[in-house]
Amino acid sequence: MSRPDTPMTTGREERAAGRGGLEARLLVRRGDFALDLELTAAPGEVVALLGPNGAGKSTALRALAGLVPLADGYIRVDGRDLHRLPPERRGIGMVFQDYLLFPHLSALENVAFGLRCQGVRKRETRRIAAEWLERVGLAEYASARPRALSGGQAQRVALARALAVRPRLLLLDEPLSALDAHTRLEIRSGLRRRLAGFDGAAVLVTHDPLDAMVLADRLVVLEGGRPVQRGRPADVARQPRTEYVARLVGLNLYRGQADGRTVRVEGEGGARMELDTVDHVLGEVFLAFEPTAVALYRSRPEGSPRNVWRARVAAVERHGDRVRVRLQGPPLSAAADVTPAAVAELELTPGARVWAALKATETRVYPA
Ligand SMILES: Nc1ncnc2c1ncn2[C@@H]1O[C@H](COP(=O)(O)OP(=O)(O)OP(=O)(O)O)[C@@H](O)[C@H]1O
Repeated sequence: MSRPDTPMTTGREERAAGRGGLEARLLVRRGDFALDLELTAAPGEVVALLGPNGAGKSTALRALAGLVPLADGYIRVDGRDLHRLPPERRGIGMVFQDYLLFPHLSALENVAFGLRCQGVRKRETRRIAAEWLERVGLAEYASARPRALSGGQAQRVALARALAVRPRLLLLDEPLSALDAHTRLEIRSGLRRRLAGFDGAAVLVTHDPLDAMVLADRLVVLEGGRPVQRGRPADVARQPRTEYVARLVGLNLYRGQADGRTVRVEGEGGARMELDTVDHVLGEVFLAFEPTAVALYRSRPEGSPRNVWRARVAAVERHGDRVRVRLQGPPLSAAADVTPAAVAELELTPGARVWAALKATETRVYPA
């Protein structure tokens, strides 16, 4: 599948152009890997870099922070060129995956540390640090050492430390990945609230789509060092443009040629299949549908107008309170979500042959 990069600009992004916030073009080489990314974030905007392992997300963040050099490009924050400055002079706040708190310093001293580095007087640093701890709801933990803090508390100390220096750019590298699933839910919404109160630009790196959807105003999906899709989270989720994004948001995705209400999609092993749709589109398109839109049968379903094809069951996996059945083509591979009762009734085990049906009204078609 080709990987078009289709920018969908938001008003905020346009306002960012030349007028504050982050404007960057990052060209970085690391061995055989090359990153080539244009990135903007308006003041007050949270942009998430999302992508599979090795896509270059951390490299991009490290380049912004000045921890890896640019082969070419620029980094501007509020119109100020940063790319030739050493990390400590960039005025950037960073929250790392494992928070990197100093174990021998109290929560308060950890938050005060960055301010001290900026030359703020000791007494003043303690006052500001205490204020920040209060803001993240940890006033009573001021004298606690990091090892006495829970993962969520440590994350809030790290965030307070990053924000206390009043950065104009905040970088967050997988800020929730050190937390267990339950804590994560709670901390995620807390982080969202705190980010909403930050008036600088923020760039967040994650490979968790939920973090990206909840925390970011805009997504940039990276694959192989290049942006493959940009847009508001809801738009990216509704209209994925690569297999990776489609899988993340749990959609079946195909590329095809539309001819009015029919799309001829490229299926398995060069197989082609015509699917009826309701959107009137012509030319190169993407066609997507939800796994819940696929109905499975033992014998060919009769009656209502639908798309019907025969497929082999490749895998059967638990998926929340439903069961996800992976269908293998030719002609078409797809994921279908069915009830546990249907799995038993249809004897859906790997290798079984079934009929799949999809209503035209359940498909989404959009230009490629
Ligand atoms: N210190 C290094 N020296 C050389 N190559 C590196 C170095 N660090 C990372 N790379 C390479 O750069 C590429 C991008 O890695 P990066 O860590 O930026 O990806 P990522 O999207 O953050 O992935 P992950 O989600 O696994 O952290 C990879 O191919 C990796 O092998």
